[in-house]
Amino acid sequence: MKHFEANFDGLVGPTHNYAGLSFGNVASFSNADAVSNPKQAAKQGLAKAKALADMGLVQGMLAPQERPDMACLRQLGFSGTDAEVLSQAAKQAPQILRSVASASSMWTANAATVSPSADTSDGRIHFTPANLVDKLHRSIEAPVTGRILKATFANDAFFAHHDALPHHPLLGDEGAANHTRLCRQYGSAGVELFAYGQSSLIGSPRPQKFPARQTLEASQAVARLHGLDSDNTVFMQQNPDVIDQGVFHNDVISVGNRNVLFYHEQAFLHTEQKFAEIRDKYGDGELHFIKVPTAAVSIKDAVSSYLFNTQLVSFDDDSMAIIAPTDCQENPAVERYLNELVQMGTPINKVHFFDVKQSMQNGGGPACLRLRVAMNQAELDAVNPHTLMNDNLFTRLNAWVDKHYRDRLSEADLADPQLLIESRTALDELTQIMHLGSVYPFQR
Ligand SMILES: NCCC[C@H](NC(=O)CCC(=O)O)C(=O)O
Repeated sequence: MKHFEANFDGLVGPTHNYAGLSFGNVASFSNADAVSNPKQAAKQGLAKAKALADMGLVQGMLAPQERPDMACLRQLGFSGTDAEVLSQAAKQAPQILRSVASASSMWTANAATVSPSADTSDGRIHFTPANLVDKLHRSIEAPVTGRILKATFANDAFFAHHDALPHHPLLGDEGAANHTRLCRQYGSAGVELFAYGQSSLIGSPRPQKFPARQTLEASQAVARLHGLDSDNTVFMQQNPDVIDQGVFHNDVISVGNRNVLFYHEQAFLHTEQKFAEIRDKYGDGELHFIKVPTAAVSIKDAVSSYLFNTQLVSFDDDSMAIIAPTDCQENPAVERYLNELVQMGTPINKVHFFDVKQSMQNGGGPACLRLRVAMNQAELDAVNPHTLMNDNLFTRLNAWVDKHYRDRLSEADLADPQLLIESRTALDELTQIMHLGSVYPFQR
């Protein structure tokens, strides 16, 4: 049976804005208070997803969340009509309002960790939504993320859905952004690589300035839940020094696909020892560790261009392409490196650039915008077909964005009760387009 990797991109929500919510994420902090363009953001994301579908790759979309999260504001003691709740929050707790209004669920690399059926003990694809406890605005995503995943992968025979891990800093989990999988073919058992930022329990080194969002204990729990074999699982610590330079997720410093791990020289701790473990667990077959030296690309350039927050995608002839943000073209060192990379004789022989600047300004590149699900044809046939990208869905979603989205959003707009009404109207229609059922709190 045919196997492939499907990418499920997050549809950017109607409240996409720049609120400076992510301490440790350089782009989020430096663009705080900039004016956003939700319409353009959603269209940039759709254009990338459609381009990948047009390359022959399997591409789906995941619906955004209901924002502002009114249920959360009410849970925090704001009361009255929706308009009153919003205006009280804007006056008394503007930082909380910014948090509950974020469209951050667009970065579906943080939606969940996914293990394909070839790796799991029960032969199903396993999903664990990330608890994202390190940031308030993200910690409220998990329950609705779980519902959206269940409505998208709605078949118990093929898909197993777990709850997010307990919301405690010891179990901080940021999902697939700290997880990659190396394999010969998508359908054969692979080595699942979990990159963590810290472990309080074993007392690992930790960053001094910025938070390490993913813990070893969370990664171990996800591996257990998914029924992964320890012979096919490697836990590796990310270098805390690079977290302090703005590498808040591992997918800002490395990306893996099939038999390739593309990484920065400074990405990990104990690199040689861990790579030996990966080689050993991988077994026979060629494995490419493509190291980018600091002399070629500094951490600063990697963080500002998102060279590693790229998608590495495979085609039927086993060649690979890099899906990169246009920001990589604008950085001379990175552009030079990419020109050399495609000539190096590794499986990567092409680069495609996409303008996802609306997302980049909040620290999300092409790889943040997608959740990877390796699957076979029978599993794909069990996916909700209305979430899969094709000409029809692309046209419908673009028309839907044109109808409902604003092209300008600043902090003052977040308390506008009309924005809430517009968002709910849009999402209500979206659940019909994508056949999701009542996934949103306002629909229940
Ligand atoms: N994988 C990329 C995630 C980017 C995301 N940015 C944000 O949430 C920024 C939101 C703001 O600042 O408005 C984060 O840091 O988790």
